[in-house]
Amino acid sequence: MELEDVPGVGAKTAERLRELDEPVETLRRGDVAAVASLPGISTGRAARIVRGAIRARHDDPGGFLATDRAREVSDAVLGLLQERAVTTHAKRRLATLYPTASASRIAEVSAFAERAREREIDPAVLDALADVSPVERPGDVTVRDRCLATADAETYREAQAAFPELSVEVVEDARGLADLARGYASVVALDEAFAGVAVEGDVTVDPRAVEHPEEHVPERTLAFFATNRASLRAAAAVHRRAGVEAPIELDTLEDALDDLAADGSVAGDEELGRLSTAVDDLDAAVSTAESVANDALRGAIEERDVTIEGADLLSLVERGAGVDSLLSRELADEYAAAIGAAREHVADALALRDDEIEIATRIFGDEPTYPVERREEAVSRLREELVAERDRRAAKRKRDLAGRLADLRAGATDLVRDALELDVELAVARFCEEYDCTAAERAGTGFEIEGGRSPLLDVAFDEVEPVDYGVDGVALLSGVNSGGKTSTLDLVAVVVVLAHMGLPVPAESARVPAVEELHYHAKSQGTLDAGAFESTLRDFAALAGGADAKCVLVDELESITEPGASAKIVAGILEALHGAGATGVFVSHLAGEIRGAADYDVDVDGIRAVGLEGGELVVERSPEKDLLARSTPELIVEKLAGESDDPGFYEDLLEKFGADGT
Ligand SMILES: Nc1ncnc2c1ncn2[C@@H]1O[C@H](COP(=O)(O)OP(=O)(O)OP(=O)(O)O)[C@@H](O)[C@H]1O
Repeated sequence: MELEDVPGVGAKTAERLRELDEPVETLRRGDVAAVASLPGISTGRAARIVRGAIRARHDDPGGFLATDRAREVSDAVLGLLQERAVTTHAKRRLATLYPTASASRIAEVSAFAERAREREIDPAVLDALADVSPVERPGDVTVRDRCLATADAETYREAQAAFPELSVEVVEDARGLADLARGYASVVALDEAFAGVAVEGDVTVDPRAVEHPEEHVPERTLAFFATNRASLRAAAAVHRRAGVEAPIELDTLEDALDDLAADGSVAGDEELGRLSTAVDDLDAAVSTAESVANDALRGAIEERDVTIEGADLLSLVERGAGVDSLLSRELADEYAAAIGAAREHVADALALRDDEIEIATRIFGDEPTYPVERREEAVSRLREELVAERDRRAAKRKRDLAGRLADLRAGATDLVRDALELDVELAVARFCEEYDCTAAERAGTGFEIEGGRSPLLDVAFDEVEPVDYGVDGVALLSGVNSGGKTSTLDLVAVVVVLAHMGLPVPAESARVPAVEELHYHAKSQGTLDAGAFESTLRDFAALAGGADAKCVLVDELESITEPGASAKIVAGILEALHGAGATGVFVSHLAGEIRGAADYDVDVDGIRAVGLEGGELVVERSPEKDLLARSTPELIVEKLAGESDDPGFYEDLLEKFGADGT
């Protein structure tokens, strides 16, 4: 399939889609989230594009939902499915389910739904899913202490493309390489010609570096895992909890993730932690050590009476010598103790190793001075040593960890994808369980629903009374006000929509016709003006004339114009649909008149009121075949006739109801 073959995808959108790693595969998978991640493509548009791709794959012309109300019902059903998904990704994926006439698409979704229904619904899995989100690309990584070097222009271009994280330098010869090695902690030479060239510094030669860039940029692998750490952990938890097979060894992944900090550095390495802290705390530790020594020395001097011989005093004054010599003579021991304490402080505070202590010792000299001062060059030397050791260790640990993680990358992506897919399946499983669904049969004309319960009703689902209803061809449905006629149409629409999505339906059993279009006309809000009336008539003319198999549900069409005219118009529409072999239900309060005006024997079904209880109608929700149900006014007149001491007036009225059959 070419991207441009997808309905709604023009050259510009196709170009956008090509920014995805595998655009065609992404569309095939129905990955709305991936499509929506592209700049300028909204979630709604992404869902339409993916649906378009599905349609292209199934050669499906679309257009199943032929009216606003049909679309509303479909959206409402989808909303109920989406409510049961935990992740945004799954909600978006569910938006690719749509009713269709394509048998192959319906079969595809049915197979998926069957698998989904086998999933066990475990709240702990749903909890774990909350932290799973699609794998993201890490932000741009820049590595400054490493560079690549080549003398060749072509290699230079290749390396720039393969290593966006590193700078690539052009060098003429070994001298150029040596210059680079002074400026960077490590240099990778890309030309065979540099093999064997002796250059000081961390220089390696790897002419095949572009073939395995991750080895030279472990940061790339680490950034991927650091960015997706939370989601990967959650996806692993989902797999564990759900007991589903994972595409990678979960322990291995989790152990490796334990060693990775959120910023992509290596975590949990004590030695690296020690070195990093030592570098950070070096200045502070040396300052404190100075204070330690000076405080000790000041104390010692203050406590001491110094006797000085005249000759010495003269020598001091004449030579302008400092008191240092006096210090060394009089307080040599105290000085040694103070310096010892300072050195010990540095070693302890920074947790230095023996070889580092050796360098640290030189920070404070043995020659007595007061006040005691650090030797800056010794401090710098120690800092360089610690920084070099820290960087060496970090680089090695990074390489090791990246090596462990690199092999897990493809599996990790699949792990997250599988967890998200499980969310889609669990949403379908929950929908089916919570609405007691069964697979519907699509065959014949007319429909047969047993124990159907509409999830769109305004009452709690467990209070919905199951409805049995079936029609052959096109029937009229009569019934008292608020008897449940509209709700019955909704139920039929829900069942037809779900069955054509390929999903189970909320009924004990159901057969619906395989149709190409669902036309559901909601009750109009009152008499239409001439223009609107004309266009409604045109719609029905087109509907009655088309050759496609249809399901037509119409709620009280009579209210569009005067009752007398309405009955004739509806009768005419019924005749045309009957002739076209359509399946349909027309709810009407004028069922008697319509039947009278039609030129064939129209089936009239009725929702029967079994009585009035405390002013409330008690109805039998399942329509009865071949019943012209009595209207609410008739029921009230009948009730009054029964209750009145002088029922004459009411009985006359009742006779009139009987006379015109309504
Ligand atoms: N199967 C059912 N189970 C429980 N309650 C129902 C059922 N069907 C309908 N109802 C309740 O009855 C109310 C009225 O239903 P509905 O609007 O379908 O009646 P109607 O016959 O179309 O009314 P009208 O003639 O006024 O258009 C619903 O809002 C709902 O509360």
